[in-house]
Amino acid sequence: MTGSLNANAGPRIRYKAEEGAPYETITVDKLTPIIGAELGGIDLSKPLSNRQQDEIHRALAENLVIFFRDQVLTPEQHMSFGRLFGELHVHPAAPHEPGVPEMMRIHSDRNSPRANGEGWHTDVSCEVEPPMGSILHIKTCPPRGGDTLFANMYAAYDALSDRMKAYLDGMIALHDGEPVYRGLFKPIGVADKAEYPRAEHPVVRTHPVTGRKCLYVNAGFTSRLLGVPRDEGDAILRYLYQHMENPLFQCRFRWRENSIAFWDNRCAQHRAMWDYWPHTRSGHRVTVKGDRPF
Ligand SMILES: O=C(O)CCC(=O)C(=O)O
Ligand SMILES: [Fe+2]
Repeated sequence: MTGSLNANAGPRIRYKAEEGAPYETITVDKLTPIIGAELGGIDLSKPLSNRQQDEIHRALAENLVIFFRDQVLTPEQHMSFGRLFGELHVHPAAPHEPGVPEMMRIHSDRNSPRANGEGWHTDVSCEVEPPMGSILHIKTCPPRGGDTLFANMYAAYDALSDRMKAYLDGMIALHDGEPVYRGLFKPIGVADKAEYPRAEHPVVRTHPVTGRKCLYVNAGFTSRLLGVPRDEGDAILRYLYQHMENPLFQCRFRWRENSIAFWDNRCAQHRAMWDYWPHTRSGHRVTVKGDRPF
């Protein structure tokens, strides 16, 4: 190895991939100082060296969401990439490719009543063990629009007052899939299930890899705070949602065809822009299982 990845070292890092292998160049271009980085020099359709895998893990931990351009992947290659990070998750409600439940479909066109993920959320936080991350591959892009916003929940937590941090310490929130998913995919022919997941999670969680604390409530799934009066909990949640929407915590990604975004669902929220009607935007998401938040 001739260099290592350093947050402040600038975008170009060169290292020897593995003993006996030729030198490879991976580039890491940060979108903002605190969230988002585009990785270059990696072809995800090929088997990745151990070194490349390490750099991807490190870049994800450091930047919360990483992006790849010009990736042409088969469903099998997309899923193999996901499996490098853990077992694959099957979405409890969303449509998937026929016979391949791990390949979730993301699609909006002129006939769509809505797009996926239009409000701020973390994916499926209503599950007891929400996904660690999601890998979205967009294959068809509108000429303009359809960006995705990502927000850093470590930064949102760090920016709270010490009094608010003390108040939230040990607080538990209910996350409920029922009001989100019931009827949501009916217009595109997906039948409702008898019930949807629901779980209780700490309002502030500790990231299992970085050990850092982050804010873990989201407007999509968090329905209330437990152990405090309803009106008080609702007011606190409203404050936290407003607080986390500060653009200082965010990056905004502009897609091109065959771009990939891989976000860490434990410490980042995201929101998709539905601003491109009547154009089409579509792709697939592979999601990696996660652990119970603590
Ligand atoms: O389409 C997007 O950019 C994101 C949609 C979404 O929320 C997701 O795939 O989890
Ligand atoms: Fe999402």
